[in-house]
Amino acid sequence: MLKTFEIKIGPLTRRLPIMPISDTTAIASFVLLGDAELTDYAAQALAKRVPAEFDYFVTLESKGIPLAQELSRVTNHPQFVVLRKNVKDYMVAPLTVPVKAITTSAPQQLVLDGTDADKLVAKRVVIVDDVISSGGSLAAAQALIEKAGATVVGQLAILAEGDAVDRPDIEFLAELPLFPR
Ligand SMILES: O=P(O)(O)OC[C@H]1O[C@H](OP(=O)(O)OP(=O)(O)O)[C@H](O)[C@@H]1O
Repeated sequence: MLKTFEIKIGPLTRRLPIMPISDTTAIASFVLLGDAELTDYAAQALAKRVPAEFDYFVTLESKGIPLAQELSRVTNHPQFVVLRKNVKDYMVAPLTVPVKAITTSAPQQLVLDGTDADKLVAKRVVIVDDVISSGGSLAAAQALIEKAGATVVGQLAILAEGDAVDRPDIEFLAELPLFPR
């Protein structure tokens, strides 16, 4: 039978399947997509921790997208920016950086459409994602945002996983351990 880990996020409880990701390590798989109740709760809770002044939320494809949308709505920010994992033909002069996340062994890239990069010039940005673990995704997002000429003024996630729980530079709602395999 699949092992699971129960996590409490405010008043909500979720049972996460524990999945191996390497010879030595397993993670509790947290998939925000489709969980409207948790997305709504997390956006309300994180909205209380955003800096007083900023211009845009920036999130990463894919699981951060519903959270950034709801956070933008509750904080009255009509637009946000999504960093993608692939270059699309409709993009204009996309900026790319390599990215390595704990969930994905294959090399990936993070992409900022040049149209969105133009919006970010000299703006204050809050990065939002569902989980921060190794910090690889966050570092790649920071690099793209700085390439665009914006300043990161806040970093939010629902969960901090593993060593990320000790990071003083992120705001999060709950901690997620890593597991031995
Ligand atoms: O701190 P890190 O080790 O970089 O891990 C965190 C990242 O991993 C997950 O995304 P994933 O790469 O699984 O992509 P997905 O949202 O498209 O499924 C999560 O949504 C974060 O973006």
